[in-house]
Amino acid sequence: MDIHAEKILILDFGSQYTQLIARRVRELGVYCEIHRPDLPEEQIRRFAPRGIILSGGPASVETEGSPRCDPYVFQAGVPVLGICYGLQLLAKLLGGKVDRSAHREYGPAEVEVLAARGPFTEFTQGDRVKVLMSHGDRVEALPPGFEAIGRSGNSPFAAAAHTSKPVYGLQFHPEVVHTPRGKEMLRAFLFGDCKVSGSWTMKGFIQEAEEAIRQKVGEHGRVICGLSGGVDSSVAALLLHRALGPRLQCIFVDNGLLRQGERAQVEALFVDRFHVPLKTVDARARFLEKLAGVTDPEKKRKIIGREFIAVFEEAAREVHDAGFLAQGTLYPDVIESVSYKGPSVTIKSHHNVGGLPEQMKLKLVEPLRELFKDEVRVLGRELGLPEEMVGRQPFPGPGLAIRVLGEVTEARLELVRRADAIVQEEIRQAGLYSQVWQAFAVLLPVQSVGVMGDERTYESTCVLRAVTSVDGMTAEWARLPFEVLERISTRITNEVRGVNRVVYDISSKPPATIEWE
Ligand SMILES: Nc1ncnc2c1ncn2[C@@H]1O[C@H](COP(=O)(O)OP(=O)(O)OP(=O)(O)O)[C@@H](O)[C@H]1O
Ligand SMILES: O=c1[nH]c(=O)c2[nH+]cn([C@@H]3O[C@H](COP(=O)(O)O)[C@@H](O)[C@H]3O)c2[nH]1
Ligand SMILES: NC(=O)CC[C@H](N)C(=O)O
Ligand SMILES: [Mg+2]
Repeated sequence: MDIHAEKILILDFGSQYTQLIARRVRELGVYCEIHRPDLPEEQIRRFAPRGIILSGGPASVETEGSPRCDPYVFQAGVPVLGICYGLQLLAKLLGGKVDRSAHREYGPAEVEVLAARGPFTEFTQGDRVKVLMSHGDRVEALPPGFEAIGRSGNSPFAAAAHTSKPVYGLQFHPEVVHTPRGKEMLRAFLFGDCKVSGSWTMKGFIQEAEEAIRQKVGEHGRVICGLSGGVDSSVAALLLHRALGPRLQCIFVDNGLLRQGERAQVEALFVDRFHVPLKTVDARARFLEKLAGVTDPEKKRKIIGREFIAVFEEAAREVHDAGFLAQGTLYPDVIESVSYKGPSVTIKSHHNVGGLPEQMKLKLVEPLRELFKDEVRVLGRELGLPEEMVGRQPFPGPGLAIRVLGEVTEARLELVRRADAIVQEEIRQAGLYSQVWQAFAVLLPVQSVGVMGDERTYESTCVLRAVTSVDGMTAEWARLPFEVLERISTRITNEVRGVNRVVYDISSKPPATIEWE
């Protein structure tokens, strides 16, 4: 069966929550994609959606130039659900009235169900439902043929439905957890109106993806894949290996910026256990040489990015006839390029091995480009990737170089590597590993005075950084138990010669970032 047969189209008007809509839909077992708000009729036809969801957005439908959808959305004959801006747009385009009112609502609200149909099918008339509101504009009059099916103190049309067609609008956000029964509303829309079966699963995905990889690569094509031991590239490698066997060549770059035992772990798992063809390139010396004397964070990142590319190019040349490069690109990366987003500034140059394809004239294979991180984890489990790999905390491409502030030398890398190993061990020991987003050590270019065994010391300072986060975009410093902090501090000062002081970073993001560089 073609599991892509039942697709939901999400048009993104720029809401912070658009990705959440997609995740909720996927969680319900339905495949969906996010596209730009003004996707033209022809492309909508080609997509052949079973239903269309219009997201929220920061603009006001009353403002000149605010985003619109193709009118075909309402003529396609498929169910439509407008959320917030989506509802306002629907009202405006179909002949209702929207006002930039004094009725702003931001935060929790209660909606009374007036009619238990459409998204409220699983509710009862008179139910009072907790929802999250976040709007400044308000629908003042519904278009002809529509009626209110829910109201709140502030919005007489908090939920609206056409009287005979499956077209709905919600002023609140069903996709966020602050609308606890929001999933039931989306479920009713998807299964009741769009009549999907909910058969999008990772088992089905594996078969389809294997087939797609083989088609793309052809009968004899060969693929190289940068394997970092992180979740994304590990899962991509296993999937490619299933599809291609020995026609896949993985390349693991030991850049000298890895954590303790990382190289051995990756080799043991992929070579010994999964029998994946893997070539480890020992590039430690050349990375360190290029980094010598460099202290500026952005310079470090750029140097490392360039060196990765150089190493890769050389390795690729050695792989006879490799015509394809595999990357662990995920759906959030893809969305970045299709969404309706304003300009943003560069805080740090995040790098992976992007930029490679053009320069190497390799064609790209990106088997995970439709998946979210949590789906990649499910897929990893399905492919037999052990739990300790599936649940791994993210580790940045530039590695320990951006956790050694100041100059990166072999000696200083070794200090942070040993401190980091202690952090990893103690965080796991305390059962906290999966509760924190990341926990790691940072070495400062700061020395301070201490006393050890009655002797004066003048040694380095180590920072313990631990944060909780949902997606890495914002983060809070983790409230680690004092006993854990104490054990980590004692062990680092005792076991890592050269460190006499450990401090705990209590900054959130923003205003700080997770990494120190
Ligand atoms: N040491 C390395 N050797 C080879 N390729 C690497 C290395 N480090 C990074 N890469 C490549 O860069 C890509 C991006 O790295 P990134 O850290 O974003 O993803 P990941 O390591 O696969 O997963 P995670 O985000 O869970 O760490 C990887 O998918 C991999 O292809
Ligand atoms: O693959 C990566 N390449 C990079 O260059 C990079 N820089 C930061 N990170 C990770 O991204 C998340 C957010 O980090 P910051 O708050 O420090 O920007 C955190 O999870 C960081 O570990 C990187 N990941
Ligand atoms: N969250 C939204 O979609 C908000 C829609 C619109 N910008 C408003 O303020 O009413
Ligand atoms: Mg990584």
